[in-house]
Amino acid sequence: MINAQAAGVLMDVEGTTSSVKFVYDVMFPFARRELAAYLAQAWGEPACQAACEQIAADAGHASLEAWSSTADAAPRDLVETEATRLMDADQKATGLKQLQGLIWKNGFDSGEMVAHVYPDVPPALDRWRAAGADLRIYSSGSIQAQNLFFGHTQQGDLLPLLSGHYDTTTGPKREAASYTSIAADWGLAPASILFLSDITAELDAARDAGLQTALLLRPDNAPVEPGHGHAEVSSFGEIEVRP
Ligand SMILES: CSCCC(=O)C(=O)COP(=O)(O)O
Ligand SMILES: [Mg+2]
Repeated sequence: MINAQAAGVLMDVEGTTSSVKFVYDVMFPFARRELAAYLAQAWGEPACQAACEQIAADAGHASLEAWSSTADAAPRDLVETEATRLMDADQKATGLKQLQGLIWKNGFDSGEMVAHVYPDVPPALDRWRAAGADLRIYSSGSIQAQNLFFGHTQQGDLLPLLSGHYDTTTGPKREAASYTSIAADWGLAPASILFLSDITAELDAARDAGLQTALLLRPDNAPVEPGHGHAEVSSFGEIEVRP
């Protein structure tokens, strides 16, 4: 049991609020299946273009057009090939995550995808909010994807319980500076934020920035090396928060 004195709770998604299996067995295959059709249908739309430019930037190119001239290949083909390569390598790159978020919109809007959230999560969020804590998400999934995800869960729309979202546009999840930036944006002292994640490297970075931390041991999570020094829980039901 953890009794945390925290004004804010910052939560990872995959492996923390939600099952790794849902992300890997449902969301990622959906994005892979719909990639080519989405690019064909949405090419030229500002959100699609912005994600594609970010994919070009992540790959070290000044722009998609510059990449296309150097590679002597059509921009859409380059994006499709690079996004597929990043998905194969399970890279949580910002541009790929933005593109996946756009592709997932149809899946959540149509009801084909309904996000998994562990049953202990909604009551804990209610409890922590009732105690006066502010609750936010920090995921590699884009902010747009987070809004789709928590707006369409098996337990209904959980967005009213959340007051903010951060993604890798704030910085990588394994760098302390990202948590410093989040605390500054939030207007809270780092020590008054409790960060929950399934990845010890993320928790290490948050601890280096001065946040409180706890490791989630969910059934589908990868095994964790001992000696990390973070508090461990298997459910949000084991966490009490008071500001
Ligand atoms: C939040 S929706 C999609 C999840 C996702 O794409 C992902 O990479 C999850 O990463 P996390 O940082 O939440 O472990
Ligand atoms: Mg995670």
